[in-house]
Amino acid sequence: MIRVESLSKRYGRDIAVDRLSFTVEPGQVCALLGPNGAGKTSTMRVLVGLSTPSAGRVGILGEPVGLGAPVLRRVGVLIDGPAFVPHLSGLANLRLLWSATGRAWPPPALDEALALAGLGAHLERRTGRYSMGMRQRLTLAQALMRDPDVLVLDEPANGLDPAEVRALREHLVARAGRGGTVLVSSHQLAEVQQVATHAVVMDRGRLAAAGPLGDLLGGRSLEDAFLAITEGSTDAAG
Ligand SMILES: Nc1ncnc2c1ncn2[C@@H]1O[C@H](COP(=O)(O)OP(=O)(O)OP(=O)(O)O)[C@@H](O)[C@H]1O
Repeated sequence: MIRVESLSKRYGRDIAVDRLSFTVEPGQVCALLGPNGAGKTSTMRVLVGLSTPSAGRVGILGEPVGLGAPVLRRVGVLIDGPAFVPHLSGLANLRLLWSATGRAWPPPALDEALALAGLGAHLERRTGRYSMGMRQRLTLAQALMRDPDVLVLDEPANGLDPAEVRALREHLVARAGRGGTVLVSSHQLAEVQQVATHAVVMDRGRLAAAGPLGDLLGGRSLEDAFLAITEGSTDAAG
C-alpha cells in the first residue's frame, strides 16, 4: 500500500508538489496523471526515498520511507533509470544492481523480468551500445526482477514498441491481480485507460481529482476526462 499525506515538495521558492494526499491499495493499478510539470516525478521521487519532502509524509506498506529505508527492498522503481555501467553487459549490470541488496543471485523474479524485457542476446552486449528502448527495457527488468510488492514506475512505456507496451500492460494487471500495488505515471492516456483501476490527477502540484477510474471517466474517454479536469482547475486558478 502507498500513502501520501499532505506532501509538499519545494525547489527553492518554487513549489512542485502542494499538499498532495492520496493512497493506493493492494490490487490497484493507479495512474498518476497531470500536464508537464504537474509534479508527478517529484512526488514519485519522494515516495521512493530519492528526495526528501518539504512537508507531509509518505509511507509504503505501512512504513515510513527515506533513503535506504528497509521497506524499499520490496519496491520496484523506474524513475529516470539507474546509471548502467557502459562497458558491462546488460546482465552484468543487473547483477551489480542486485548485489547492492546483499542477497544471493539470482533475484526471485529474474526469469519473468527478463522475459518481459525481451532483450534476448542483447543481454550479453555492453549497455554502452544500447538504444534508448533497450536501456528502458533493462531498467524495467531491474525494477521487476526482485518480485516487488509495490511498483513505482515513471513513464515506463517510453521507448517501448507496441508489443512491449502490451506485455508491460499485461504484467502490471497480473501483478495487481496477485495483490501488488502499482503506481504508474504516463502521458499516454489511451494506454493508461486499459490498465488503470484508479487515477490521481495532479495539476500544478495540487490534487485535481482522484478515485476509481470509472468514477473519474463518467462515461468519457480518459483523454476527455483528463482535459476537463485539468482545464477546470486552470479556470478556477485563473
Ligand atoms: N531538481 C529540480 N530543481 C528545481 N526544480 C525542479 C526540479 N525537479 C523538478 N522541478 C520543477 O518542479 C515542477 C514539477 O516537475 P516534475 O518533474 O515533478 O513534473 P512532472 O509532472 O513529472 O512533469 P513531466 O510530465 O513533464 O515529466 C516543474 O516546475 C519542474 O520544473
